[in-house]
Amino acid sequence: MAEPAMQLIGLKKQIGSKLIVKGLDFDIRPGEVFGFLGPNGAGKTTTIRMMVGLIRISEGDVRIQGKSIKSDFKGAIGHVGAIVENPELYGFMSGYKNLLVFSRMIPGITRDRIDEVVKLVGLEKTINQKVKRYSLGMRQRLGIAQALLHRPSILILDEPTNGLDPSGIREIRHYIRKLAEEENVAVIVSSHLLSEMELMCDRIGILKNGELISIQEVHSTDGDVPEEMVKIDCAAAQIETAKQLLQEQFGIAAVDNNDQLLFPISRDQMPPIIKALAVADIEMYGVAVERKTLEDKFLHVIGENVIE
Ligand SMILES: Nc1ncnc2c1ncn2[C@@H]1O[C@H](COP(=O)(O)OP(=O)(O)OP(=O)(O)O)[C@@H](O)[C@H]1O
Repeated sequence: MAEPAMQLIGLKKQIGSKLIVKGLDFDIRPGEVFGFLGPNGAGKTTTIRMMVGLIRISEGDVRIQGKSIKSDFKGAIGHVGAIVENPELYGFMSGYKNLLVFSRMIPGITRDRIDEVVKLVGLEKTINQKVKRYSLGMRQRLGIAQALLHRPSILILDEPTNGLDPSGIREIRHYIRKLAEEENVAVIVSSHLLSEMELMCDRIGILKNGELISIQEVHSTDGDVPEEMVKIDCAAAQIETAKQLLQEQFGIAAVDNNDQLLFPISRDQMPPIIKALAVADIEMYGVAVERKTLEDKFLHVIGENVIE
């Protein structure tokens, strides 16, 4: 197996008396798009800031291509390109001039490399326009081009689609996938939008209260038995009673998602459950057994709706 692009080892962040990131241990693989998903305040940005050395690590380490960000900062950070806050861009200059100015700060960047990154983010046609005339999506892509100039093997983008319209989101997604697939760049993105992560990522790490509670492969090809999910529409007033019945009689921990009970059970286990709910006078408006979506899986892992 190839060396991980990045390793988080017992990574913790304490601010004052508050432990904000509570010990993260996982690897990022080369060439994958890894999504950090979690509700507001889960610790995504704090973790990302530690990954790029913007804030001090309280305990643990981040290794980038095997190099510790703590003991070999220069060696480690040289492999990383990142946009953590808004990309630094000059509106009065063209996109090209912005890249040129930025490239002068990095030894060994040629004009050929600038042309390459422009192509990588699909800005060939607009690179000579002034940045103040760029859409937000174009600015974001120019920021990515800038972050790629020194050929990093890891690109870190905090909420890359924040504020973009649907077509801007689609474009960023396209270029992020392209970078991972064609350039073997590991891309780490954060978001609180599951639907978007599902389309963009290979794996998603769910963060809640500073802890990694699960890592999910988005398009897992293993397991030929489809995982099924039962959805029962119930009268709102009876949801709690129904949940209790499922727990007591069948040992099922159902999740309440807007008056819909969700639980992972296969079709053939359903008849006694429906019968028990009917006998208990639970009013059911619909019962469906569906293949689990990623959203269903997350609802179960995280125990609350992560979508806003
Ligand atoms: N400098 C700080 N001082 C005190 N608390 C902080 C500081 N920075 C972050 N926090 C707290 O740490 C927690 C995690 O914040 P963080 O910004 O990492 O979350 P997030 O998952 O990125 O959320 P969001 O989606 O809102 O950006 C929050 O409760 C936040 O209030």
